[in-house]
Amino acid sequence: KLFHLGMFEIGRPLGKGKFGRVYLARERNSNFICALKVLYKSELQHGSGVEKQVRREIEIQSNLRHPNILKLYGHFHDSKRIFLILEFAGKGELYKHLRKENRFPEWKAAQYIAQMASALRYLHRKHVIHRDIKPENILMGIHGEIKISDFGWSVHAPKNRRATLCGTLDYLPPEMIRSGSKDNYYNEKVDLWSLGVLTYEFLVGEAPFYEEHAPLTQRRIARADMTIPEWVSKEAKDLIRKLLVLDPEDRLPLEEVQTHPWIIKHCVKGGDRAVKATK
Ligand SMILES: O=C(Cc1cc(-c2ccc3c(-c4nc5ccccc5[nH]4)n[nH]c3c2)n[nH]1)Nc1cccc(F)c1
Repeated sequence: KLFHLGMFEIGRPLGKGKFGRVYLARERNSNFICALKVLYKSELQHGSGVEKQVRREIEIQSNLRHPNILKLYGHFHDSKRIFLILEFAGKGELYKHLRKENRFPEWKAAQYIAQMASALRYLHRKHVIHRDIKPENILMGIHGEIKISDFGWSVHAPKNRRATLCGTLDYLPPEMIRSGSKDNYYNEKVDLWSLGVLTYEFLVGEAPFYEEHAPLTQRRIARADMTIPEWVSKEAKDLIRKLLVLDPEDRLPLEEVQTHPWIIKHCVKGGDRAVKATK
Protein backbone atom coordinates (compact mmCIF):
# COMPACT_ATOMS: atom_id res chain seq x y z
CA LYS A 1 0.00 0.00 0.00
CA LEU A 2 3.17 2.12 0.24
CA PHE A 3 2.81 3.21 -3.39
CA HIS A 4 -0.79 4.32 -2.98
CA LEU A 5 0.22 6.84 -0.35
CA GLY A 6 3.48 8.01 -1.87
CA MET A 7 3.60 10.04 -5.00
CA PHE A 8 5.84 9.31 -7.94
CA GLU A 9 8.31 11.63 -9.59
CA ILE A 10 8.15 10.80 -13.28
CA GLY A 11 11.43 10.59 -15.23
CA ARG A 12 12.18 10.01 -18.89
CA PRO A 13 10.12 7.76 -21.10
CA LEU A 14 11.61 4.25 -21.19
CA GLY A 15 9.76 3.06 -24.24
CA LYS A 16 6.44 2.57 -25.80
CA GLY A 17 5.16 -0.77 -24.61
CA LYS A 18 1.92 -2.00 -26.07
CA PHE A 19 -1.16 -0.06 -24.92
CA GLY A 20 0.82 2.56 -23.12
CA ARG A 21 3.99 4.40 -22.28
CA VAL A 22 6.52 3.45 -19.64
CA TYR A 23 8.41 6.04 -17.59
CA LEU A 24 11.33 5.89 -15.23
CA ALA A 25 9.82 6.81 -11.85
CA ARG A 26 10.84 7.28 -8.25
CA GLU A 27 8.46 6.84 -5.34
CA ARG A 28 8.88 9.93 -3.14
CA ASN A 29 8.80 8.40 0.34
CA SER A 30 11.06 5.45 -0.33
CA ASN A 31 13.10 6.79 -3.28
CA PHE A 32 12.32 3.42 -4.88
CA ILE A 33 13.17 3.44 -8.58
CA CYS A 34 10.75 1.63 -10.88
CA ALA A 35 9.26 1.65 -14.35
CA LEU A 36 5.79 3.16 -14.26
CA LYS A 37 3.51 2.05 -17.09
CA VAL A 38 0.52 4.23 -17.84
CA LEU A 39 -2.42 2.71 -19.68
CA TYR A 40 -5.34 4.91 -20.73
CA LYS A 41 -8.68 3.28 -19.96
CA SER A 42 -10.04 5.00 -23.07
CA GLU A 43 -7.63 2.92 -25.11
CA LEU A 44 -8.84 -0.32 -23.55
CA GLN A 45 -12.31 -0.55 -25.07
CA HIS A 46 -14.67 -1.45 -22.25
CA GLY A 47 -15.71 -5.06 -22.13
CA SER A 48 -13.38 -5.87 -24.97
CA GLY A 49 -10.81 -8.63 -24.92
CA VAL A 50 -8.11 -6.06 -24.29
CA GLU A 51 -9.42 -5.05 -20.87
CA LYS A 52 -9.67 -8.72 -19.87
CA GLN A 53 -6.16 -9.29 -21.22
CA VAL A 54 -4.75 -6.43 -19.12
CA ARG A 55 -6.53 -7.79 -16.06
CA ARG A 56 -5.15 -11.27 -16.75
CA GLU A 57 -1.62 -9.92 -17.28
CA ILE A 58 -1.82 -8.07 -13.95
CA GLU A 59 -3.14 -11.21 -12.28
CA ILE A 60 -0.45 -13.45 -13.75
CA GLN A 61 2.55 -11.14 -13.36
CA SER A 62 1.67 -10.01 -9.82
CA ASN A 63 2.03 -13.56 -8.57
CA LEU A 64 5.39 -14.32 -10.16
CA ARG A 65 8.67 -14.15 -8.22
CA HIS A 66 11.76 -15.15 -10.21
CA PRO A 67 15.09 -13.35 -10.90
CA ASN A 68 14.56 -13.76 -14.65
CA ILE A 69 10.97 -12.53 -14.70
CA LEU A 70 10.28 -8.79 -14.54
CA LYS A 71 8.38 -8.00 -11.33
CA LEU A 72 5.04 -6.24 -11.28
CA TYR A 73 5.09 -4.66 -7.80
CA GLY A 74 1.59 -3.33 -7.90
CA HIS A 75 -0.96 -1.27 -9.74
CA PHE A 76 -3.46 1.48 -9.10
CA HIS A 77 -5.75 3.66 -11.19
CA ASP A 78 -7.49 7.00 -11.38
CA SER A 79 -10.57 7.94 -13.40
CA LYS A 80 -8.71 7.87 -16.72
CA ARG A 81 -5.63 5.73 -16.32
CA ILE A 82 -4.27 2.45 -14.97
CA PHE A 83 -0.75 2.61 -13.51
CA LEU A 84 1.53 -0.44 -13.37
CA ILE A 85 4.50 -0.36 -11.03
CA LEU A 86 7.04 -2.51 -12.86
CA GLU A 87 10.63 -3.44 -12.03
CA PHE A 88 13.18 -1.13 -13.63
CA ALA A 89 15.61 -3.15 -15.76
CA GLY A 90 18.89 -1.22 -15.70
CA LYS A 91 20.16 -2.25 -19.13
CA GLY A 92 16.95 -1.98 -21.08
CA GLU A 93 15.72 -4.02 -24.00
CA LEU A 94 17.65 -7.15 -24.92
CA TYR A 95 16.79 -6.95 -28.63
CA LYS A 96 18.57 -3.57 -28.85
CA HIS A 97 21.74 -5.21 -27.51
CA LEU A 98 21.28 -8.07 -30.00
CA ARG A 99 20.83 -5.73 -32.96
CA LYS A 100 23.82 -3.62 -31.88
CA GLU A 101 26.09 -6.67 -31.43
CA ASN A 102 24.51 -8.40 -34.46
CA ARG A 103 24.75 -11.73 -32.62
CA PHE A 104 25.95 -12.96 -29.21
CA PRO A 105 29.08 -15.04 -28.60
CA GLU A 106 28.26 -18.62 -27.65
CA TRP A 107 29.12 -18.19 -23.95
CA LYS A 108 26.72 -15.20 -23.65
CA ALA A 109 23.93 -16.88 -25.64
CA ALA A 110 24.26 -20.02 -23.49
CA GLN A 111 23.97 -18.00 -20.27
CA TYR A 112 20.85 -16.21 -21.54
CA ILE A 113 19.25 -19.50 -22.65
CA ALA A 114 20.06 -21.06 -19.25
CA GLN A 115 18.29 -18.10 -17.54
CA MET A 116 15.32 -18.41 -19.92
CA ALA A 117 15.08 -22.16 -19.21
CA SER A 118 15.07 -21.43 -15.47
CA ALA A 119 12.31 -18.80 -15.87
CA LEU A 120 10.24 -21.05 -18.14
CA ARG A 121 10.53 -23.98 -15.70
CA TYR A 122 9.20 -21.68 -12.98
CA LEU A 123 6.31 -20.53 -15.23
CA HIS A 124 5.42 -24.07 -16.33
CA ARG A 125 5.43 -25.30 -12.71
CA LYS A 126 2.75 -22.63 -12.16
CA HIS A 127 0.92 -23.86 -15.29
CA VAL A 128 1.58 -20.58 -17.07
CA ILE A 129 2.43 -20.84 -20.78
CA HIS A 130 4.18 -17.71 -22.00
CA ARG A 131 3.49 -18.21 -25.76
CA ASP A 132 5.34 -15.09 -26.82
CA ILE A 133 9.02 -15.67 -26.08
CA LYS A 134 11.06 -13.39 -28.37
CA PRO A 135 13.89 -10.86 -27.92
CA GLU A 136 11.43 -7.93 -27.89
CA ASN A 137 9.84 -9.32 -24.72
CA ILE A 138 13.07 -9.61 -22.77
CA LEU A 139 14.76 -6.89 -20.71
CA MET A 140 18.22 -6.84 -19.13
CA GLY A 141 19.06 -6.07 -15.52
CA ILE A 142 21.98 -4.03 -14.32
CA HIS A 143 24.14 -7.16 -13.87
CA GLY A 144 23.39 -8.40 -17.38
CA GLU A 145 20.78 -10.91 -16.22
CA ILE A 146 17.76 -11.18 -18.48
CA LYS A 147 14.12 -10.78 -17.48
CA ILE A 148 11.01 -11.88 -19.34
CA SER A 149 8.97 -8.69 -19.40
CA ASP A 150 5.73 -9.21 -21.24
CA PHE A 151 2.93 -11.61 -20.43
CA GLY A 152 0.44 -10.32 -22.93
CA TRP A 153 -0.03 -13.71 -24.54
CA SER A 154 0.53 -15.91 -21.52
CA VAL A 155 -2.30 -18.18 -20.44
CA HIS A 156 -2.97 -20.83 -17.86
CA ALA A 157 -2.56 -24.23 -19.52
CA PRO A 158 -4.21 -26.05 -21.15
CA LYS A 159 -6.07 -23.83 -23.48
CA ASN A 160 -8.22 -24.59 -26.47
CA ARG A 161 -8.28 -21.21 -28.04
CA ARG A 162 -8.19 -19.64 -31.44
CA ALA A 163 -5.33 -17.29 -30.81
CA THR A 164 -5.65 -14.30 -33.08
CA LEU A 165 -2.00 -13.41 -33.12
CA CYS A 166 -0.50 -10.31 -34.57
CA GLY A 167 3.13 -9.29 -34.90
CA THR A 168 5.91 -11.58 -36.02
CA LEU A 169 5.24 -15.21 -36.94
CA ASP A 170 8.91 -16.09 -36.57
CA TYR A 171 8.55 -17.47 -33.07
CA LEU A 172 5.30 -19.40 -33.48
CA PRO A 173 5.45 -23.19 -33.25
CA PRO A 174 3.82 -25.37 -35.94
CA GLU A 175 0.93 -26.38 -33.66
CA MET A 176 -0.05 -22.72 -33.19
CA ILE A 177 -0.02 -21.77 -36.88
CA ARG A 178 -1.65 -25.00 -38.08
CA SER A 179 -4.85 -23.30 -39.19
CA GLY A 180 -7.89 -25.25 -40.27
CA SER A 181 -7.58 -27.85 -37.54
CA LYS A 182 -10.54 -26.96 -35.31
CA ASP A 183 -8.89 -27.58 -32.00
CA ASN A 184 -5.94 -25.27 -31.65
CA TYR A 185 -4.89 -27.50 -28.81
CA TYR A 186 -1.41 -26.88 -27.51
CA ASN A 187 0.41 -26.91 -24.21
CA GLU A 188 3.46 -25.43 -22.52
CA LYS A 189 5.71 -27.17 -25.06
CA VAL A 190 5.08 -24.21 -27.35
CA ASP A 191 7.59 -22.33 -25.18
CA LEU A 192 10.23 -25.00 -25.91
CA TRP A 193 9.94 -24.31 -29.65
CA SER A 194 10.25 -20.54 -29.05
CA LEU A 195 13.30 -21.19 -26.84
CA GLY A 196 14.87 -22.99 -29.80
CA VAL A 197 14.09 -20.05 -32.10
CA LEU A 198 15.56 -17.67 -29.50
CA THR A 199 18.74 -19.79 -29.24
CA TYR A 200 19.13 -19.69 -33.02
CA GLU A 201 18.54 -15.93 -33.22
CA PHE A 202 21.00 -15.19 -30.37
CA LEU A 203 23.73 -17.18 -32.17
CA VAL A 204 23.00 -16.36 -35.82
CA GLY A 205 21.50 -12.86 -35.51
CA GLU A 206 18.32 -13.67 -37.43
CA ALA A 207 15.34 -15.95 -36.95
CA PRO A 208 15.64 -19.49 -38.39
CA PHE A 209 12.46 -19.40 -40.50
CA TYR A 210 12.51 -15.77 -41.57
CA GLU A 211 11.02 -15.09 -45.00
CA GLU A 212 9.93 -11.86 -46.64
CA HIS A 213 6.38 -13.16 -47.01
CA ALA A 214 4.42 -14.65 -44.09
CA PRO A 215 3.04 -17.68 -45.99
CA LEU A 216 6.61 -18.73 -46.76
CA THR A 217 7.57 -18.33 -43.10
CA GLN A 218 4.58 -20.46 -42.13
CA ARG A 219 5.57 -23.16 -44.58
CA ARG A 220 9.14 -23.31 -43.31
CA ILE A 221 7.91 -23.48 -39.72
CA ALA A 222 5.46 -26.26 -40.58
CA ARG A 223 8.37 -28.24 -42.03
CA ALA A 224 10.92 -27.17 -39.40
CA ASP A 225 12.85 -26.16 -42.50
CA MET A 226 15.97 -24.37 -41.26
CA THR A 227 19.67 -24.47 -41.87
CA ILE A 228 22.15 -23.75 -39.09
CA PRO A 229 25.36 -22.08 -40.33
CA GLU A 230 28.33 -24.44 -40.14
CA TRP A 231 30.26 -22.02 -37.88
CA VAL A 232 27.77 -22.65 -35.04
CA SER A 233 29.31 -25.12 -32.56
CA LYS A 234 28.07 -28.71 -32.77
CA GLU A 235 26.80 -28.57 -29.17
CA ALA A 236 24.71 -25.47 -29.95
CA LYS A 237 23.44 -27.09 -33.19
CA ASP A 238 22.48 -30.17 -31.17
CA LEU A 239 20.41 -28.14 -28.68
CA ILE A 240 18.65 -26.13 -31.43
CA ARG A 241 17.80 -29.34 -33.30
CA LYS A 242 16.36 -30.88 -30.12
CA LEU A 243 14.06 -27.89 -29.50
CA LEU A 244 12.92 -27.13 -33.08
CA VAL A 245 11.10 -30.44 -33.39
CA LEU A 246 7.67 -30.58 -35.03
CA ASP A 247 6.12 -32.99 -32.53
CA PRO A 248 5.77 -31.02 -29.25
CA GLU A 249 6.17 -34.23 -27.24
CA ASP A 250 9.62 -34.83 -28.74
CA ARG A 251 11.05 -31.42 -27.76
CA LEU A 252 13.84 -31.46 -25.17
CA PRO A 253 12.34 -30.87 -21.67
CA LEU A 254 13.57 -27.77 -19.83
CA GLU A 255 15.37 -29.93 -17.23
CA GLU A 256 17.44 -31.42 -20.06
CA VAL A 257 18.05 -27.98 -21.61
CA GLN A 258 19.64 -26.91 -18.32
CA THR A 259 21.92 -29.96 -18.29
CA HIS A 260 22.69 -29.92 -22.03
CA PRO A 261 26.47 -30.05 -22.79
CA TRP A 262 26.31 -26.63 -24.54
CA ILE A 263 24.82 -25.06 -21.40
CA ILE A 264 27.12 -26.94 -19.01
CA LYS A 265 30.15 -25.95 -21.11
CA HIS A 266 29.39 -22.19 -20.81
CA CYS A 267 27.48 -21.88 -17.57
CA VAL A 268 29.22 -24.10 -15.09
CA LYS A 269 32.73 -23.31 -13.84
CA GLY A 270 35.00 -25.96 -15.36
CA GLY A 271 31.98 -26.99 -17.41
CA ASP A 272 34.15 -27.27 -20.53
CA ARG A 273 36.35 -29.88 -18.79
CA ALA A 274 33.16 -31.71 -17.76
CA VAL A 275 31.98 -31.69 -21.39
CA LYS A 276 35.45 -32.87 -22.60
CA ALA A 277 35.26 -35.69 -20.06
CA THR A 278 32.11 -36.91 -21.82
CA LYS A 279 33.93 -37.06 -25.17
O1 LIG B 1 3.08 -4.08 -20.52
C1 LIG B 1 3.66 -4.83 -19.77
C2 LIG B 1 5.05 -5.21 -20.05
C3 LIG B 1 5.92 -4.02 -20.14
C4 LIG B 1 7.06 -3.81 -19.43
C5 LIG B 1 7.59 -2.66 -19.95
C6 LIG B 1 8.88 -2.08 -19.61
C7 LIG B 1 9.57 -1.33 -20.56
C8 LIG B 1 10.84 -0.84 -20.29
C9 LIG B 1 11.40 -1.08 -19.04
C10 LIG B 1 12.63 -0.80 -18.43
C11 LIG B 1 13.75 -0.11 -19.05
N1 LIG B 1 14.94 0.01 -18.50
C12 LIG B 1 15.73 0.69 -19.39
C13 LIG B 1 17.08 1.08 -19.35
C14 LIG B 1 17.63 1.75 -20.45
C15 LIG B 1 16.84 2.02 -21.56
C16 LIG B 1 15.48 1.62 -21.59
C17 LIG B 1 14.95 0.96 -20.49
N2 LIG B 1 13.72 0.44 -20.25
N3 LIG B 1 12.65 -1.30 -17.18
N4 LIG B 1 11.48 -1.90 -16.94
C18 LIG B 1 10.67 -1.79 -18.05
C19 LIG B 1 9.41 -2.29 -18.33
N5 LIG B 1 6.79 -2.19 -20.93
N6 LIG B 1 5.73 -3.02 -21.00
N7 LIG B 1 3.19 -5.44 -18.69
C20 LIG B 1 1.86 -5.40 -18.33
C21 LIG B 1 1.52 -6.00 -17.13
C22 LIG B 1 0.21 -6.01 -16.73
C23 LIG B 1 -0.78 -5.44 -17.51
C24 LIG B 1 -0.42 -4.86 -18.72
F1 LIG B 1 -1.35 -4.33 -19.51
C25 LIG B 1 0.89 -4.84 -19.14
